[in-house]
Amino acid sequence: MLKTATQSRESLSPPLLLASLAGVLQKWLPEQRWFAGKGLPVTELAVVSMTELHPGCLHLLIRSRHAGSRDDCYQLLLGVRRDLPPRLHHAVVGRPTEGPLAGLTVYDALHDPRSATLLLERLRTPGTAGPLRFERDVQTVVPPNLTARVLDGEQSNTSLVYGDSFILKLFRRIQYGVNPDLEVPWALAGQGCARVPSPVAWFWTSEPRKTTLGVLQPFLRGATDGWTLALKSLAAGRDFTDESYELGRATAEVHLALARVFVPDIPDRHGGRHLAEGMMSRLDTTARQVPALVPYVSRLRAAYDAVAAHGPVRPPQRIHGDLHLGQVLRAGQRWFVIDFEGEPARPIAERRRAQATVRDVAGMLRSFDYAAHARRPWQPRWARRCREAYCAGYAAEASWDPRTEAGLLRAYETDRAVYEALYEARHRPDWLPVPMAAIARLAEGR
Ligand SMILES: Nc1ncnc2c1ncn2[C@@H]1O[C@H](COP(=O)(O)OP(=O)(O)O)[C@@H](O)[C@H]1O
Ligand SMILES: O=P(O)(O)O[C@H]1O[C@H](CO)[C@@H](O[C@H]2O[C@H](CO)[C@@H](O)[C@H](O)[C@H]2O)[C@H](O)[C@H]1O
Repeated sequence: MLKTATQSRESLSPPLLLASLAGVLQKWLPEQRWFAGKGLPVTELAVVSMTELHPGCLHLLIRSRHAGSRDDCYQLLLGVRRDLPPRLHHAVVGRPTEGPLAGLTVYDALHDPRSATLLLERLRTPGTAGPLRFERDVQTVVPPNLTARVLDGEQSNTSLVYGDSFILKLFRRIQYGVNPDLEVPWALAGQGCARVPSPVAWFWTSEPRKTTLGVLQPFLRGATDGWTLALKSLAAGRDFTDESYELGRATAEVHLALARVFVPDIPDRHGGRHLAEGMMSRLDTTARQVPALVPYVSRLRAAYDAVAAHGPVRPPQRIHGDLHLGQVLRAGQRWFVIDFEGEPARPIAERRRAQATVRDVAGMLRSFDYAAHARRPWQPRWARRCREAYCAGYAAEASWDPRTEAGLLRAYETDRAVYEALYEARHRPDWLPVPMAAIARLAEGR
């Protein structure tokens, strides 16, 4: 245990801890799915906060600097043991050779059922641990001792499922502030919006300022995400238009509820110009980081010129911000919308801003295109049919059709594809050809 290993808990100061951990984290962090600097070596590490959650289990916020001077903050729950049982071997972070942890094994404690259970206990019992604050919705009963498992699969964060009843998402790359993935579902729950699972407990840190770290919500048992369903439909040569239509309706329903909870902005006369400037600057910045974009930049800009000239028609409001097929779950015949975090690469303040609802629509349209390009042979016709059905479903619920804002929709689709190119370059370089196929199509004005 940490205490015995280091003689006294007081002796484990951040510099001493780093003396042990820097080497192992420099190797381990870049291998993680949620690490945002793929291909860039970690050049510097600093401890932002360190809390012993229970003996042998440290909660850490670590600032990591990559070559090229990107700074990111990551949340880690690290266990330290002398001997690790074989069932935890897959969770090894490393074996420090220096400092107070030399000779011990450091592992990702989220994979340790004991640490996961103790974390749930913290969430069940509001209170503090150092700078960490645990809170919950008093209306919901969370039973003790639920068996925990780490969710496997593609994720930007790490989620633990407790007894198939609750799911806890721990944000990995931390941006300071209140995370919209707590704020929005909580507000929607207050509105009685049944499309979104509502938070039952959450925790945050007060250091260096109030920042959401994790959210517990009901687990939709037996639900399948839209991405899996879409790929199945494609593999079986099956139509996906009924599901797409219903998904359009669900999206519109969430947008209408969001407009009731968060008062929409008054449209700004210069909104179109500001929007286009933002998109152009994102394109330029991204092209510097993803060289494959460079040949398309001048042609893509044409999509943004149209927005600058006409601007958004409808008042901007709070939206989902990163809507795609992986963010929707189908349980029975019903769609649910999850993960209101927004695009993780954007600053939190920007993600919480009112925006055009068309942006979410564009995200989902891109996702149908993604699914159709996930495997060879590509199936653009399948995507076109889903896209039409989705917009028709949206129009049926919202009483306006996103296709009537074709210029704005196209600009947002382009902006989304640019974002995706950056996301894939950073996190899943093998996937880069998928957004690049859309970039090539959009640059040709198709
Ligand atoms: N309430 C829920 N019920 C069932 N499964 C869920 C729930 N919330 C999330 N999931 C599962 O967890 C996965 C990741 O969740 P998500 O919030 O998108 O995390 P991330 O932001 O890390 O990608 C989803 O694709 C889904 O399979
Ligand atoms: O992890 P999040 O769900 O918050 O979102 C990020 O990761 C997504 C990939 O897991 C990424 O989505 C892209 O790939 C999806 C298929 O895996 C596809 O459905 C989306 O349309 C496409 O954008 C998303 O962009 C990123 O923010």
